[in-house]
Amino acid sequence: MTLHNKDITCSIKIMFDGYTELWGSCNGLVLLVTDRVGMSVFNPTTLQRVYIPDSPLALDKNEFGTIYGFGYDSSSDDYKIVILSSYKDEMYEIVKFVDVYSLKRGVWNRVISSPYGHAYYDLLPGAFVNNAIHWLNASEESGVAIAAFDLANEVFYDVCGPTDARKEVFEAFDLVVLEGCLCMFTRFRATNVFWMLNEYGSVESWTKFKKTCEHMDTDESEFDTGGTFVESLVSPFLIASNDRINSEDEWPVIKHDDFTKEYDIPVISLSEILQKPEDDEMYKNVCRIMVAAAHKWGFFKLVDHGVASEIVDDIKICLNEFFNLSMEKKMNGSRNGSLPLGYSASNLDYERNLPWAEILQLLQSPQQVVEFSKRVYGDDHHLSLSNAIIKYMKAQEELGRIILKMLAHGLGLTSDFFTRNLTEKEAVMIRVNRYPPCPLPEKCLGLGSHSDPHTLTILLQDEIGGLQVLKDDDQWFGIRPVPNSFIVNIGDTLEAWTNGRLKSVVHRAVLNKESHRLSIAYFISPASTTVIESPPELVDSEPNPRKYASFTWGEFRKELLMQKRVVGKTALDRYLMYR
Ligand SMILES: O=C(O)CCC(=O)C(=O)O
Ligand SMILES: [Fe+2]
Repeated sequence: MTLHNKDITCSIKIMFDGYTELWGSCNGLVLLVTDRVGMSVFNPTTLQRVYIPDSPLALDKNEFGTIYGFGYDSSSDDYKIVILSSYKDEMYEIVKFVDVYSLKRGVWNRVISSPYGHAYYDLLPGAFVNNAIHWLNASEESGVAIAAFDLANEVFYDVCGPTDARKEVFEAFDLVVLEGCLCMFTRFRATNVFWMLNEYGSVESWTKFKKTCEHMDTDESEFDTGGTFVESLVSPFLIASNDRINSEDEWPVIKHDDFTKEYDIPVISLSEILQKPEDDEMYKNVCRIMVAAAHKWGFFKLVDHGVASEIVDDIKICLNEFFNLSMEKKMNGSRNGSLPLGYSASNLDYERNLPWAEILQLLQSPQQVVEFSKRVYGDDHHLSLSNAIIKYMKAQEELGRIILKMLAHGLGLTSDFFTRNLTEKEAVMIRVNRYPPCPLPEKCLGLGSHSDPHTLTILLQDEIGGLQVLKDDDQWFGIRPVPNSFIVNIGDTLEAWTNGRLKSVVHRAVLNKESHRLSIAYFISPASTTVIESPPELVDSEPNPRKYASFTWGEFRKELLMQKRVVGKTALDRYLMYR
């Protein structure tokens, strides 16, 4: 079967119903999932297609970490679809379950859940060989590289990986089938690295080989979505190369360093008011200006903010040092049982999945910061990074309180209206985004269009530029970097809390070809039990009726954690009372 044949290519294209993804292949059949008609098994040779009813049990692939697998069970002469659903609960623990569809019987069944830490960052379809579907196991503790699901007995079992590759398996590899053998594959620049299990069941038969591919170097042809999709029908791992391109309506028209002359967000200086009492006229005036900026733009730049430049310089230096470490060292700081957040990246070469960024997330917990830093640098050398982060978070916490008090004051509320709820340190977190240079910045995004769900964000961006904000829901504009400033933006929770007086505005991070860009977002949230309900001062029956039903920050966060990617400001819309 050649899928490069023009006629077949055409027919296949005609058969696609909207955005189509390939989620498994076996015996020349492919499992397709399209946004319009859902799941189907497709025979590219005969162009026949069988539609599969949605599982009543599995979680939606667009919102959750859901992995698919497709295979043939020779013992019952039946094709089966396996869906691994998962979500993170409030404690960031992964909850998962497994559902199996029998094409012969036309039914979905839930089976015993998987004991493995599946590589959810990857979300590649399982690899079918030897009557079983295989996925990479991402939990380092077990030492088992591959989780296999036996289609006959519908149970999981271990497949040991190559002993000498064990350290690299996590995150760096994809699992594919090559010449009928299970194969771990990764690409480092133009070199493809393969580990092939020549004899199923024999650990010794893992064999490593490399292949350098001219055409796979990072040139633009690799990003051409037209052809690669059809190619991906025969080589499942190629489909991932399309994932890093955002859909066309998201492509950034404005470059990272394009800043309009006409407008930018307001700049607010705290120089005159940091030591002033609340009844001082100057203080009151700046509070009003801040509320007006947060109302109109949802964003402002803060200068003369009182945070020592050494603290800011120090964290930038330490974080850049961290991101410049080898991937192996950085991965020592990735999520595990005692570190619920930590470092994550798409893969070794940053080439596979969106977002086009390396991300470090840490809660405002000195113990966790130290744990992370020790795992990366060891017990004796962790102090410069951990101290820099702890000091920065402390300074941001103080600044956050100042801003939230000013906003409360400017809104006519008691000045501790928001800050009295900041009692849970671990509700607050830092997210460091390091965007590598991207060969195709006009089609990819560092961070897609989103609003911040928290109460308030204090963002530090370096001098490169790339933060863009959506004005009046339809016009993007770039935020010009200003030395020694922070960008402050209102989160969804604060918009609801203030009955829409302060706006949470959609923004995104665009990429560039030349430079790495660093941004550090400090997200402030109240205790999880805090009820987000606008106070009577901000609600009138006319003209400002209550806009949002009340919710707790804990509830809102839980919903967010269950969604894979929230585009725009959809999360808050759920609580809108009048649409
Ligand atoms: O990198 C940026 O400028 C934006 C970061 C951001 O919006 C976020 O982390 O939520
Ligand atoms: Fe953001």
